[in-house]
Amino acid sequence: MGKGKSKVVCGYPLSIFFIVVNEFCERFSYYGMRAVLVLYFKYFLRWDDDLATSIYHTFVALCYLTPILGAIVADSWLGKFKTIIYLSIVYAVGQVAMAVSAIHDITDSDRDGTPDSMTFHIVLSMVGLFLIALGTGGIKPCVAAFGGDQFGEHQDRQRRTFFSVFYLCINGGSLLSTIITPVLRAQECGIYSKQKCYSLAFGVPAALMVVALVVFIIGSGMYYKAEPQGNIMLDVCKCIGFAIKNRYRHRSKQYPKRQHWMDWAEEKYDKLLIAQIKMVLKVLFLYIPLPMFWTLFDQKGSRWTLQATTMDGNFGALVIQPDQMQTVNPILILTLVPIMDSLIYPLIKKCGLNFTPLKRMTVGMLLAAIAFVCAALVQIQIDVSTKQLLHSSPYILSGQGFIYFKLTIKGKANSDSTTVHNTDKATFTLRSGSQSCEYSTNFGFGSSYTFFIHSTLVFGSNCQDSVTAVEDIKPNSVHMALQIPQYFFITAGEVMFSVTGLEFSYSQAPSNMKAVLQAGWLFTVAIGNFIVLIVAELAKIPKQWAEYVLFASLLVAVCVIFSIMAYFYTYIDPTEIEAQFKKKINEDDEDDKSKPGKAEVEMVKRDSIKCHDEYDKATQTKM
Ligand SMILES: CC(C)C[C@H](NC(=O)[C@@H](N)Cc1ccccc1)C(=O)O
Repeated sequence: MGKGKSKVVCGYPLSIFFIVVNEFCERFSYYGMRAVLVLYFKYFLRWDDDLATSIYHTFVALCYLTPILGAIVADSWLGKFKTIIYLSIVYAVGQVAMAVSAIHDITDSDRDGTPDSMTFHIVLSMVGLFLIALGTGGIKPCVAAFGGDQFGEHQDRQRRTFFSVFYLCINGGSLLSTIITPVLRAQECGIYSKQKCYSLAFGVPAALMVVALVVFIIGSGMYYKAEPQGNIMLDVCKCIGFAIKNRYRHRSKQYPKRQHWMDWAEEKYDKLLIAQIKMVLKVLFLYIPLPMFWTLFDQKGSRWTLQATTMDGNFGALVIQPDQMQTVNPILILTLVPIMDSLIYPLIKKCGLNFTPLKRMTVGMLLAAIAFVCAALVQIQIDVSTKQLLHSSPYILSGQGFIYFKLTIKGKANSDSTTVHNTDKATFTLRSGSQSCEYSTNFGFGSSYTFFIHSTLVFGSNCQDSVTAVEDIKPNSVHMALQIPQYFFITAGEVMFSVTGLEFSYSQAPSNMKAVLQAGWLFTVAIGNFIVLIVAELAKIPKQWAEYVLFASLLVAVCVIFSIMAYFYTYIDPTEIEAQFKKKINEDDEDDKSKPGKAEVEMVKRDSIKCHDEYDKATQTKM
């Protein structure tokens, strides 16, 4: 039985249907907007590459910092349900602001197709992005935890499946949107003049966010809504502060040691709260090495995409652009999650192996390290096949009777650029006044040519014979398909690490701090992103393959540390511990009534010993 008023379908509360659909639409909205964001900065706001990249990364990092805010509001004030509703409204407003900011006609009074007041568009889009970061980050820890809340105490298996399906929805939504929004952006639209349609590319994600909100509200009557339990974060901070102060006051040897430093808060704070803080601190401590995984994981969007630009994306009938390679990740997620859940994990269990969550996460980290070794091997191949400069143009200038022009073919996914996009055959029109002739030739990814046009060219005739193409830079010869193994390993790692971590963060959190621990989990993603920026700035390793190997080695080292920490971690059942504490506190209350005048110090000591016993009983399983 689920916990809410929801009907149960095949053992699952019906309410979770609304939650997973909400997640699907929200992730569509988020990833769809993100997919075209850098191009919007570059081609609409006319920022340079560096500014566009920095603002983009700052936005992504902010999206993973705001979960803390959302979790605090949810767990201590509004509850998860209301927090999701209010922040979804903020989020949808942000998306609408982005869509409006991309309508060039608003400030295009001279109707020349370019906005006249860029400040208006910049300010509106920055406000929009801030609201989106607040919304998407704020609701992120709440939606996952709210979904988990819908399951009863004895529905561990169903809850685990829910987290897998939840992850599938994230990737289903993001896959669709990363395919659709670039297509929408490439359309031309406008009232006075036709321009690339960023407003539509942002407008559709905005509409999907409204759909997400409506779907979530429709399920309203079915949800189990846990009540927020006061300002829990403030209580936690005060309790930790008191424990530290009290420990310092009693540092002399005459005071007997206590089992845990948090026990020094017992004089003033509820033992249940102390036990809950211990649970959270144990998990947060375990999170310390985790950002390194995200450091590697998030380089899919940067380093690996740049690597793809030096590769050949010609897949026969299909020409894949470098940034489109990223869609391999959600495609593999959609395949691997069901395979893992229904085949691999049950098989491992059948073999008698206890593949605990922390073991899965450790293996996930190792797989990510292997992915980076694969990336290094591909990089070495690319370097070996490095394009040679066959001719340099100033040298050619000495030729007589020719004019020349240089053309570079890049494997880029944007059609705003004047670069010719990876085409098998391109046709150029040579014009002089009203006369013209056409020249066609074949190109490869990443190649560069100098075309020599003979001064004796006669228009009207076939100019094919009057143009000579000289290959300056050879086309990319290493195929993009070689990136598939690294995508496979990083995604298999993601399934083991991220899907498991999401569920682990929920199951190990005390009832009043579920969203807070989800936010802690997402915080590791934010730190991971900052590490990418720092390492990229500081390390400055000249060879890209060596940087990949460095990252892989760092992750292996961190993985060893994590496995040691995980070995000493004891799994807990927060619900059971909380129930035992509540029961014991009730018994003590009864005792106190029947035995008045007992020395308080003695009572605290005895309670403390009893509490530890309860806590120890409930924390038996290791890694
Ligand atoms: C990082 C987040 C904690 C996890 C999750 N992301 C994913 O599931 C990615 N596989 C999605 C993706 C889609 C397209 C391109 C790259 C990544 C999330 O967004 O919640």
